[in-house]
Amino acid sequence: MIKVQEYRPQSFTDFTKEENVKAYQEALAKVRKELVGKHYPLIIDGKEVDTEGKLTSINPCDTAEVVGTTAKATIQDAENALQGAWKAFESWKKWDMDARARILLKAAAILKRRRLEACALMSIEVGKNYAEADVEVAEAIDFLEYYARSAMKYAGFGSSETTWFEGEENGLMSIPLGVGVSISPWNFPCAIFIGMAAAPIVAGNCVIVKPAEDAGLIAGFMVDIMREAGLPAGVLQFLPGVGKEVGEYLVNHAKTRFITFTGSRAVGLHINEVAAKVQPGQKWIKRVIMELGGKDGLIVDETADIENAITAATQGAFGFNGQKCSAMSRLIVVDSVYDEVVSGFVERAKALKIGTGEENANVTAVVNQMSFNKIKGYLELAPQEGKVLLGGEAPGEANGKQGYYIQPTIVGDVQRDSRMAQEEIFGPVVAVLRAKDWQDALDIANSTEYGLTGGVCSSSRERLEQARAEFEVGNLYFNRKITGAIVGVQPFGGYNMSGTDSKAGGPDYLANFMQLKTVTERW
Ligand SMILES: NC(=O)c1ccc[n+]([C@@H]2O[C@H](COP(=O)([O-])OP(=O)(O)OC[C@H]3O[C@@H](n4cnc5c(N)ncnc54)[C@H](O)[C@@H]3O)[C@@H](O)[C@H]2O)c1
Ligand SMILES: N[C@@H](CCC=O)C(=O)O
Repeated sequence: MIKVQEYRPQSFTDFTKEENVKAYQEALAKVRKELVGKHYPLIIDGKEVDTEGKLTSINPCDTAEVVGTTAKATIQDAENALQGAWKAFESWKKWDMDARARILLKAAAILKRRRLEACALMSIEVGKNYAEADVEVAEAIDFLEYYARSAMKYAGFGSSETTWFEGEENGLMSIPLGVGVSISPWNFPCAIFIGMAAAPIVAGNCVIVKPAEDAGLIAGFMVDIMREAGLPAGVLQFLPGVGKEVGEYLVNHAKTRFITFTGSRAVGLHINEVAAKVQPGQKWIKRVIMELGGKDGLIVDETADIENAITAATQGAFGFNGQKCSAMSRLIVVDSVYDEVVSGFVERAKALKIGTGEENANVTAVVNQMSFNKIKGYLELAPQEGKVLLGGEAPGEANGKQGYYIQPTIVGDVQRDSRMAQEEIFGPVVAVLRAKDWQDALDIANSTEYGLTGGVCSSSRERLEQARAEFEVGNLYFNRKITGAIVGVQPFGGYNMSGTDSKAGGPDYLANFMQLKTVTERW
């Protein structure tokens, strides 16, 4: 057992303090000098492998800027990564849990030292402002620290309770699954990327990590940290590439034991289907862990503290431009306070400043051209489905920089079954729905196929208790924003079409990557 203090989440940086802003700006300058323009190759069996094709990261807030490149894996690279990982598994699975956990703790220590660099790189690569980047790197450190400690409870024989039976020794062993693939999104390219790699690894598996195409640099940065922390060759194979090429190849492969995926519902459901088909030579049912999208709603009733509700709505809707699976994309307000809440929300959102991540703007550019075009489509739909109360334009420019800029947009009186109220937009666009009363508000909240996050602003104990039982979401928040789950504090993951509810950062998350063997010896 490693001697470590009890897990405590990282605290966040206070950017109202001038010295912290200055330190961030120095980190931006350092990253511009040392990391911008860098190329990250594949890492297969501990060796750097370069490819003819490349993936290019573009600064979404200034599309004239190339941030850097990564290699672009071929099918042959994916095959080599898979074969190599199975070889590495033969020794990695025999490592002590403690020894595996030490590597995560060492990686967390390195990341703590390089926290500001990781933040600055994300400001440039995906347009996170200071607080959003800071909270994400804190989450990445937390995942490493938390999973290292969680691993201890699975160490050795008898790691789970069994009942005593006279004349026998009985026990349960937790053993790793084998080799899997971890496919991650661009919106939390540091924390989710590393959490989805570290958890299976500490449990004794080997993993091929396939980062999102738009955020390969921060992924490469994190892989360097894992290598520096002492991860043996082949345990983590770094495979940037195109999802529907190398990702799909690995999902399909007979030798892939598990798939952990975080991303859109459409891609997730497709992967689920492909993974379910048994391939020639396949000896197992692939385990699939899915974290998908949301259409997350916040209810405000007539008993709520209205100012607090407006703060919760503004933070939940526009943090990182609404590009969070947890983002508040539906505000559901009881009729008697509708005008007051909505006018306050519009006023608050009007004050948000648009600009680059590096300038620490409140709202920055959305990630890429595809996302920009998709959101523009919803802006065109908005006047047909409701009243545009704020925004509604996609200027594609801010402070003289060309980028994927969308105005914070609020659309009032949207109907519950309309597209604006049902489809994940993944941008700074909120649908506001008017409810007759509390019960109607709860019915509206539950009227989607998703079930990720949700919230209620109310001072009625009875209603909060009803919501606790009946609001169909994996993460439910009362009288606060519905984003920003903290590792170990709010285990995260959704129901229904939002995923397999595997609860990243929760006490049982590692069990997703293990199988149990019951062993009985008759004396
Ligand atoms: N529930 C959660 O915890 C959570 C967290 C973050 C993001 N998300 C969701 O992720 C989405 C945004 O991320 P995105 O745009 O990167 O999602 P996406 O589905 O487009 O891509 C996710 C990953 O899948 C890969 N991919 C694409 N097609 C593939 C295929 N056919 N086979 C294998 N891999 C493939 C991509 O290359 C990428 O690495 C949103 O829907 C958001 O709600 C969910
Ligand atoms: N875990 C994050 C959301 C991750 C999805 O994008 C939150 O709680 O806001």
